[in-house]
Amino acid sequence: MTLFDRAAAVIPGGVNSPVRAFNGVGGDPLFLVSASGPRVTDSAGREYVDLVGSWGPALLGHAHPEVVAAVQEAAARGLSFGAPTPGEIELAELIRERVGVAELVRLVSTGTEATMTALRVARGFTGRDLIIKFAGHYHGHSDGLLAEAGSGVATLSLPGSAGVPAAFAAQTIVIGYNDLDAVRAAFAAHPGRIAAVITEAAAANMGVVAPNPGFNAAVAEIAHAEGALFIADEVLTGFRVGPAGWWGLEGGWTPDLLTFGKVIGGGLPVAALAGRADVMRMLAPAGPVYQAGTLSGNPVAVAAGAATLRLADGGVYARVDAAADTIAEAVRAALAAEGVPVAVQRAGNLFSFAFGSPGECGWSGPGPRTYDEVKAAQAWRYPPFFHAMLDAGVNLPPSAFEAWFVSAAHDDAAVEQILAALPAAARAAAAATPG
Ligand SMILES: Cc1ncc(COP(=O)(O)O)c(C=O)c1O
Ligand SMILES: N[C@H](C=O)CCC(=O)O
Repeated sequence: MTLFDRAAAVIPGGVNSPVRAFNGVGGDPLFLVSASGPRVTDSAGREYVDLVGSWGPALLGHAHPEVVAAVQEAAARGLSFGAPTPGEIELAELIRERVGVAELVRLVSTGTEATMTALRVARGFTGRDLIIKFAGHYHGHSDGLLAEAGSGVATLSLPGSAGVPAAFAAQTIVIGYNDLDAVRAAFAAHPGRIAAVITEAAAANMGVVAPNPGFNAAVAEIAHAEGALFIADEVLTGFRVGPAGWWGLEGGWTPDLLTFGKVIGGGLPVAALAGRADVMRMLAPAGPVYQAGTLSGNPVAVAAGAATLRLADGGVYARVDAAADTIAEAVRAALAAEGVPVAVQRAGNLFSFAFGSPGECGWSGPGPRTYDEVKAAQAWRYPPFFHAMLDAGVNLPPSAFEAWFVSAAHDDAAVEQILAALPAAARAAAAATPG
């Protein structure tokens, strides 16, 4: 009996989060037993260069010794107190130091909780019910945010999720990404009823699709003019694409609320809701919007997050950016050498690949700019590409809808191994046929 058979007998679908299954590429998922630096090791003892990075948290690479030491020290002092701790203040201060608009910070355990709470706060603050989200964006799995969501929902080709009451879904207006006219039209159609617009600061759950220049600023301006809040979901981009996330990298817009996760937990479960002090003071016990968590601000988890942020200096971002540039360009060149049309989708050091060309796929830019355009890509070329890379010891995200995550630990040896695997993978992509 394989580990996957054993898992499937006791865990629905054999995984504890759908994106881990290989539904988008075929085959059985790897079962990992350890990870260090840029590499992971599976249950058969085989080592892979890793470009999943725990889906984002592993900015420094896996099991950075100083992060592990911080976790061990914190664990030795106690695993959980259910009371305020100095460590959670430190993490909140580190977040605010880097992202000035994060005037107040509430720590939670998952990105899902952060975005779910952001919507509740926005509704409490504005006294309105409706929310705008963009098709293809993923904000976790709370009821109101699963419609036309990216990530695993996109990989499984689901329009949303069963189990969401129609009345809840009706509170979410889903519109096309990078479409300002659609934002204006939604506000015009529902005057005085929209509490907030939530957007991935740069979309990275339908593959990577950066916002058009000025898009975030214009959405924030429209929302504010209409008395609504602008919520920037930086769970994935925050502290990854730069020291102050996409907000710091792009500049020119002011969110009322931001959500963070992934990197701020350094591999342990920490996420956060942050933003304007007057809006954040809606949260209980300061205000009337209830939110709570037995393990919120867990002392071991915040120690991992604070250690990670302290270590994430300019040198770290320079290394991640350089490795991302090298790998993205090498993939493009390898595919071009085999005559495979591809668009390299970038948002800072995040990247993914959309197979096809504007002519073949009807893209409005050099690559897809909306979820509909993403879905028009030649995604059928990804599974053989993925498996050829895996065979050569490179662990890619098992879905064309996910970003590739590089770390500061991706040294020359790791990058060389990726580059060496590319020619065969490009040949496999070239030989692929639809269906
Ligand atoms: C942009 C974004 N928001 C929210 C989430 C939800 O975070 P979590 O998986 O920690 O619930 C994710 C990833 O899962 C994400 O990428
Ligand atoms: N794309 C997701 C988040 O960014 C991947 C994490 C998950 O849902 O397991």
